[in-house]
Amino acid sequence: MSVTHVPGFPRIGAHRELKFALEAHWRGELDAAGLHAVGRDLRRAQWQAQRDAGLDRVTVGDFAWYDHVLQTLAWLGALPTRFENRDAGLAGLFACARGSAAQPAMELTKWFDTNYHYLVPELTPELDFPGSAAELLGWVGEAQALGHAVKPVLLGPVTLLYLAKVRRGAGRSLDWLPRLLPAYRRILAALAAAGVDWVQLDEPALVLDLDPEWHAACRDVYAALAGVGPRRLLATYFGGVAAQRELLAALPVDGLHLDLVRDPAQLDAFVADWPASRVLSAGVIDGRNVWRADLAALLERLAPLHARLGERLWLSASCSLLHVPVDLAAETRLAPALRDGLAFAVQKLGELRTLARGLDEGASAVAAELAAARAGRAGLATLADARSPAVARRVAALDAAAAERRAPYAERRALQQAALGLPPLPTTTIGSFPQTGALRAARAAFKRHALGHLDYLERMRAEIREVIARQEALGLDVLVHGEPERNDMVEYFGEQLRGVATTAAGWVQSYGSRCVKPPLIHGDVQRPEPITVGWSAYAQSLSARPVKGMLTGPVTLWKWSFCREDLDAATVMAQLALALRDEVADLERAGIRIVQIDEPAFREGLPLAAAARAAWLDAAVRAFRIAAAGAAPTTQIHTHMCYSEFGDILPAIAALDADVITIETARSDMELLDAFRAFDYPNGIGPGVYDIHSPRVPTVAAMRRLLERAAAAIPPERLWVNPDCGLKTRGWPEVEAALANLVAAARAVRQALAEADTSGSGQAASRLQNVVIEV
Ligand SMILES: Nc1nc2c(c(=O)[nH]1)N[C@@H](CNc1ccc(C(=O)N[C@@H](CCC(=O)N[C@@H](CCC(=O)N[C@@H](CCC(=O)O)C(=O)O)C(=O)O)C(=O)O)cc1)CN2
Ligand code: MET
Ligand SMILES: [Zn+2]
Repeated sequence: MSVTHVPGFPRIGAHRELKFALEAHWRGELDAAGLHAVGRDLRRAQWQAQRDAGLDRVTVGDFAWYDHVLQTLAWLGALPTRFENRDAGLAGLFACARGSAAQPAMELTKWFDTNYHYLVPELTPELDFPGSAAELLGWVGEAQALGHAVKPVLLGPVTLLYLAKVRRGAGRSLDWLPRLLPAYRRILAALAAAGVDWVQLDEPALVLDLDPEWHAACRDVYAALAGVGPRRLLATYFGGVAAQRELLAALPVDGLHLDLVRDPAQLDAFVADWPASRVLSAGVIDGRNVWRADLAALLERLAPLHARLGERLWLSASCSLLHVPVDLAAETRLAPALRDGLAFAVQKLGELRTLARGLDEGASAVAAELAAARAGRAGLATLADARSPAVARRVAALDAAAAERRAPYAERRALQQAALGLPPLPTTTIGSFPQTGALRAARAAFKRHALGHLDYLERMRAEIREVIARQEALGLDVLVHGEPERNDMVEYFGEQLRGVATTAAGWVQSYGSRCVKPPLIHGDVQRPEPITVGWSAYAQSLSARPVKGMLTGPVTLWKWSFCREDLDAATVMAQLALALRDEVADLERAGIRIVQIDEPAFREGLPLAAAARAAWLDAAVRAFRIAAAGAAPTTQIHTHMCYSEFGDILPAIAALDADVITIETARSDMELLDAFRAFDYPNGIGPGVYDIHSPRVPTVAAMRRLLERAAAAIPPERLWVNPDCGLKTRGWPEVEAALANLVAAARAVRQALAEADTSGSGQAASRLQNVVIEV
């Protein structure tokens, strides 16, 4: 009998129950007891789904109130010490996640190469780890009381420290290891005492190209955890660990989980001399994508392994199912041939069960399921738009010139300057303005046909009028239409492109209570008609100032969607790029002089495996350039990237050749700019001076200080002034106050700059520093 399990299951709920409960709790409308009750019901439902599907073990500990890294810290007693009420249960947890009156929130950043964000552990000198995971033990008890065979999961100590940042004082995060290990030992012992026989320890960091000190730490950690607690399944995912075979083989663990979707070939490195005492958990069902698995092919691959390992072969998803939507049952409006080709989390549980039965009872016992899986997959190719010869021809015809602007940056800059007549340090925003409840309600009413098309159009136009008027009153130089019509920057484009489908309820957690519905790229991508031109042209008709057209770039559309697997990423990105290139041309024809092509997922798209990076970067840069390069030299192309950790890919960012890039820098005190300066980044830059992740209104002085730092790193004639990112999650009062301050800060620095210039000597940039510091 093969044991079936999953590394983790979505916790947000099939109907986003956790989201709504959390937000009600934060608004003061649901008390802690009410929230606890919702959590309990969600855990029960997710265990029941695993049990109903026939899995042998249910996973416990993958539930989290906000984030699983934060949850682990709470269990260890290691929430950041700067939060006074960090021990105060849910209140302390949410203070860390969302900020308190006294403290800004913990840093949020991307979980490996996913669109999920975790909270970054903070290591300070006084931090210790007194916790004993009482909450986790409580959940284990809940599951046991329901009669489930449990397998708790904990984020492992190596990955926890690898993701952590040392915040005050010196040292490396590994210095905290001696304090951390006793806590893990305590928790493991308590789990064993509670009757738990297996625990999963997640160590996804092991798939990265780690320095030897981390491998040494891994040896120390697992040696220290040996002999305490339940049997240990070490889980790796998001890549292969064949390069770490020696290390892993020597670790005193009882089982290893491998991601055989990302790296099927790594299996060979492990099976040859797999110790007779150990379990091998084969992650064969894709936890990162939504297509039905080819179960017959998997069975064939697994059969010899099963023959060899018997019940030591466990069957699993490649990684936690956190990254896919919960249940296909809600998708009643998808084309049948598409729906039949899909498997969301619940369906993936069923796939595991089928595999296990196929191995235990023989393929003929599951012949119907295997045939249905094959037919479902084959049906995807029969969908309209699966293949468009016209698109294929157009992609094949792309030559080097298609990715090249008609003039080099220096020439473009002069032409754009003449055409746009912007002041130095122009002010702008990143695109979205607050997505109010009223806007969402209007969209919801439109979708259920309670609001007619023209009424919806007029509602959005009224919002655009309002947004333009407010920006003019604030004195911003380059305006935006505010994106009121977008449910999401990716889903909105997905709704309008052929070859791409969107779901009714395919929600995936992004961070905390926030979710996204990633589109499904199932066919060749085509743009049947202009997507944004109507909104942008309307906005431009209301103002003499330039209004930026606003597009989501090809790399981000690809990365934040679920993508077909029968075409390589480079081709899919090129198809998306061509659709956007046509949109840029239509925007130009409609009188739009600046077009922003957002690429916030550019850094995240970079493969975790170093060996795959260069080819991916080539394809990604090329796609962006194809989207942008049709623009006339007078048209100013902007791009925007948040998530500031891209110092290592600056050559690729420069190669995008955007006229202006806006980046997230406010929270890191402009640190990233040093990398841009060191690299001699050649084009325009707008380093964010307003941290939009916080409801706080930054002062004029604070933003001036950031601008002065920026002006010291970037020649002022290439410097822009803007927030870190879009404003859709903020409220109007704080946005107006913050933008008023932003404009005032820009004007003050401009003036200082002008004075420095007229005073004659020296280069503006270095003069600026001396002057502005005292004004
Ligand atoms: N795809 C994507 N990934 C991204 C980002 C992004 O913007 N898009 N940004 C970063 C993450 N930031 C994010 C910021 C905000 C939200 C967010 O606010 N999500 C909303 C959903 C957005 C959405 O689709 N809104 C729909 C409304 C969907 C909805 O809830 N409808 C209600 C009814 C409408 C109502 O009355 O509220 C329902 O179905 O019950 C709309 O505006 O049309 C949420 O969780 O609440 C998500 C990610 C990184 N990854
Ligand atoms: C996550 S990047 C967001 C860019 C988009 N234009 C916005 O302002 O919302
Ligand atoms: Zn952004």
